[in-house]
Amino acid sequence: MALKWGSAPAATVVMARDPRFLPSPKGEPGRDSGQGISSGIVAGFLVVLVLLGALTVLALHAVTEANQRLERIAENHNVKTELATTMHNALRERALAMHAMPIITDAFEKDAMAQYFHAQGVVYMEARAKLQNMPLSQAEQTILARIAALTREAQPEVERVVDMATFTDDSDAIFERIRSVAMPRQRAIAREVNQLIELQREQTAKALAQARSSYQAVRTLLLALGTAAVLVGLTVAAFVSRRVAHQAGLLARQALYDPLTGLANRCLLQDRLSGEIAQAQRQSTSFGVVLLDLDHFKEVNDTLGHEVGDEVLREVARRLVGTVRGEDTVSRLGGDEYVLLLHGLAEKNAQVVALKILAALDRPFVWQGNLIDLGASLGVALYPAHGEDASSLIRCADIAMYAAKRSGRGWALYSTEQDRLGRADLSFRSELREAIRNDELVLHYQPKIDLHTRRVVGLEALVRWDHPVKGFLSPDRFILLAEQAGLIGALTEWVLERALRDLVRLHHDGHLLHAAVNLSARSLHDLGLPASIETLLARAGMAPDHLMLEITESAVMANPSDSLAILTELDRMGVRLAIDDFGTGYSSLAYLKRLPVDEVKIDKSFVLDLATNESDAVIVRSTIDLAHNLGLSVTAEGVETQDIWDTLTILGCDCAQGYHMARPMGLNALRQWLRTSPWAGGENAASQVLSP
Ligand SMILES: Nc1nc2c(ncn2[C@@H]2O[C@@H]3COP(=O)(O)O[C@H]4[C@@H](O)[C@H](n5cnc6c(=O)[nH]c(N)nc65)O[C@@H]4COP(=O)(O)O[C@H]3[C@H]2O)c(=O)[nH]1
Repeated sequence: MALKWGSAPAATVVMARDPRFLPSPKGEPGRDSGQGISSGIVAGFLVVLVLLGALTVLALHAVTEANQRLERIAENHNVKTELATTMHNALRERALAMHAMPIITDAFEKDAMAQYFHAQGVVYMEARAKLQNMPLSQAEQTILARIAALTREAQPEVERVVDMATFTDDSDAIFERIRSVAMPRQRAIAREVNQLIELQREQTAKALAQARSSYQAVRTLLLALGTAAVLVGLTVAAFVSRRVAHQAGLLARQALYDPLTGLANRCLLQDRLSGEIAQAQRQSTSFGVVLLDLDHFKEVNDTLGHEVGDEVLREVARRLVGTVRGEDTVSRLGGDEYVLLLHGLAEKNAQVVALKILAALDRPFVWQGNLIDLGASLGVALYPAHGEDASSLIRCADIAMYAAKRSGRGWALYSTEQDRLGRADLSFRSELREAIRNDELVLHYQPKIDLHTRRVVGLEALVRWDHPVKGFLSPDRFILLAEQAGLIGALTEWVLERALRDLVRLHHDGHLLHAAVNLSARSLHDLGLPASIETLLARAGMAPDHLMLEITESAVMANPSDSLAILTELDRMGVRLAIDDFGTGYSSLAYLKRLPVDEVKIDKSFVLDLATNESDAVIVRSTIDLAHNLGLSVTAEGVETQDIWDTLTILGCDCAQGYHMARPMGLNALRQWLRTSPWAGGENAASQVLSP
């Protein structure tokens, strides 16, 4: 399968439009905006603090000033009013004394009244003098000047009346004088004094009005500043709350969406799954859960790097979103595992949808001009038939997915039979993983004999599993499982490492043989394989031409471009290559010409009946001829009898492997065999090799 970068613009649009698929912002959204928020808050509150500080200072200043002014005004006007009142009272007392004197007959009382009259004059003069010494307004000065003038005018008249009252008894004349001369003058002075008092009252009222208006101004200023502070505070609060809401949105997105693909993550999937279950339960409908896993993603990641791997995951996400309906949910659980919730899916539609999804992922996928070979397997579980809660549905979809992988069909609908097989598979898989780690695997070696010299020239390493319960297991029982479980890389590495170690030992024993190791189809996806083999060879100190790698033609055909690249690199390193099981596949012979192989191994199915089956003989003969024409050597597998040996010799085959010469055996048995077998030039050589 090949995917083209950016080849699904429609899907991209869907993801960008649908908030379910909006990708999260890259990087660390929390830190920068967090700093921005803090500085925004600090700056905002500093402004508010400065405003409030200025407000307080201004208010205090204004209030103090207004108070002082009021105090001054009140003090001045109180004193002036008091002095004017004193003057007014003194005038009144003098007038009363003036009126009393003519009617007092007792000389002593008259004299006392005259003294009282004069004393009130002193009081009046003193009050007037004090007033004149005070800071005076123009109006006050004018009034006081008028009072002084009137006083000067009235004084002699009043004095005369008092003298008349003191020295004569003509009260009528005295009263007449008082009424006509003295009192009008006294009243004129009193009017002026009253005017002075009235002026004080007016000035106090004016000062109060002024104070009131300056209070008003201060209040307006305070109100303006207060409003400004509140506005700044509100702006800061709005800014902060917007940023906090934005931040909360980001956190919610991180919590619910996969940052790489923008798809729903496990958490949101769980939520949607619960929602789907509730809805389907209410409406008595069904829906589907699809678990999808990319088949060769690990190889893409390992060989092309994580950036390419990430791009593949994003492209897969876009395609899935573009394939399913708007009401469906597409999520990524992590790695290359996707889960889709298909709203309202019924069993009869499962196949159509599964094939549609597989078809979407089957479109060409190109990276920098290279085809990337991916495959997907998906399992479908249905609500309520296969499970009524989220975890059962996911588990069933998972089991179905493994069944799909096993069957190679690409998709499977859950069944209880899969469950049983799946469980067994699951434990077998983890046992195999442990077996590789704990050296429970064993290598057997089958000698390869040169048909011309009749001597062993090489060995084929064949792996077995010494299972603690099931006993010795042949590779047919676990190689496919290792491939499906992603363990084939580890297994191949173990076999290569062990085979090279054993070969070093055999070389030390003097047997300069080559060892052949089988590579699985999956290994031909691993572009890093040549480098690992180079490392293993260097570690073992083994020349590359002592290692032969056997690959099947179907493995090569499954991924021609990567296989060719890997084989070319191995050939450049000097490692020998053989096409195994030749004849069983459907590769064109012309294609064989392009591969840098050294040898063809004819499958035993053509060899076992070679001596008796004419058509097998024709196939073997043509294969030998063709291989020789291409400059390749030929090994026949499954040589069980002397007749087959003889026929192969006649047909010009180069090497043979089979039970007739030796069965696969463990290292110790092999060393013994190499010491004793005639095929190895051992002790029994003469008798056995010559015998027909
Ligand atoms: N009937 C008959 N059979 C004969 C005769 N001579 C050899 N054989 C069997 O033929 C198989 C030859 O290996 P293969 O074609 O590479 O086929 C191998 C190979 O494809 C795979 N295999 C074995 N070891 C490994 C390994 O380390 N890695 C990988 N990827 N595959 C392996 O498992 C397959 C089976 O291996 P084995 O069970 O060991 O089976 C071996 C061997 O025991 C004979 O005269 N008659």
